[in-house]
Amino acid sequence: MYEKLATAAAHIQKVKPCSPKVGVVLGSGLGDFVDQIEDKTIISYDDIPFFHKTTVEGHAGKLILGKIGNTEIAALQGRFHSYEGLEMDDVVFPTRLLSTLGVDTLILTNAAGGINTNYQAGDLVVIEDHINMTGNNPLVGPNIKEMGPRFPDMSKAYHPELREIILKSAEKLGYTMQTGIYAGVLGPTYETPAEVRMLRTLGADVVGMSTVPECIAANHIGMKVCGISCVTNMASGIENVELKHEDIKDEALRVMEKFTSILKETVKTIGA
Ligand SMILES: O=P(O)(O)O[C@@H]1C[C@H](O)[C@@H](CO)O1
Ligand code: HPA
Repeated sequence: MYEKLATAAAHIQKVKPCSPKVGVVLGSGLGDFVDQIEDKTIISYDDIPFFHKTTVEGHAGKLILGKIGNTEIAALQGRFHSYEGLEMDDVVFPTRLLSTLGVDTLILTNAAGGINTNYQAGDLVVIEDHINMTGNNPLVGPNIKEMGPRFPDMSKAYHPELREIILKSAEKLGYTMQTGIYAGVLGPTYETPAEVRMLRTLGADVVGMSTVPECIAANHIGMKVCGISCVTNMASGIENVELKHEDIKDEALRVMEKFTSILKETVKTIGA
């Protein structure tokens, strides 16, 4: 793993010498954020050693290096999910690569279903914590101690100061955000109404099929992590509608202006 990461990072440094401090993972339909990045270098996942192809619509499969204000950033326009049939090591390889490139602060974003009935489609949620419902963990297997500890602490998996920065950025721009708990499931089926009721009972506010593995791998390797969920739909059974990925992508596009402004302000503040 270590050697693979070094090879992939060396390839990227050859294409574009860089030292990004902030990394962003853009979820389903949220990729247009990259339009905000200046001095862009775009590297297709096809050209990065050990990366897979993205197979999910709305995940372009590009690494974008550049700047937001004075902050050097690396943005992953698209991610890998376990349900695509990938091993956990492959799902979190891009996260670990960002760390290898020098990223110390990771912003995870995703499309998610709203479980909390005070939420509505179009809301943006600062992730306070997560519940891992995937039945898996990217750290299963021999621990590479140069990468991180065997038993990482997850008591502040989503960094409290970063959460504050996101909320303050939104406030400064006149937007309100929710704060909530993300339940990460395996997918690819959307949940049944009974599963959504169970997740609510467990304390989840939103549900999605990503983010949890990346958050775990990033905490393990010592990155500070924060996350934003875009409520693209109310979760199964709450409204009498069939869930479709196309509609989820469309809803993500509808909140793009708000999402983009908050994320841009957040990145600038982190880098200041
Ligand atoms: O990568 P994210 O978590 O944003 O994508 C969500 C979860 C599934 O991949 C897909 C379902 O519509 O969107
Ligand atoms: N469930 C799981 N993942 C999702 C959802 C959902 O309702 N919406 C977007 N990603």
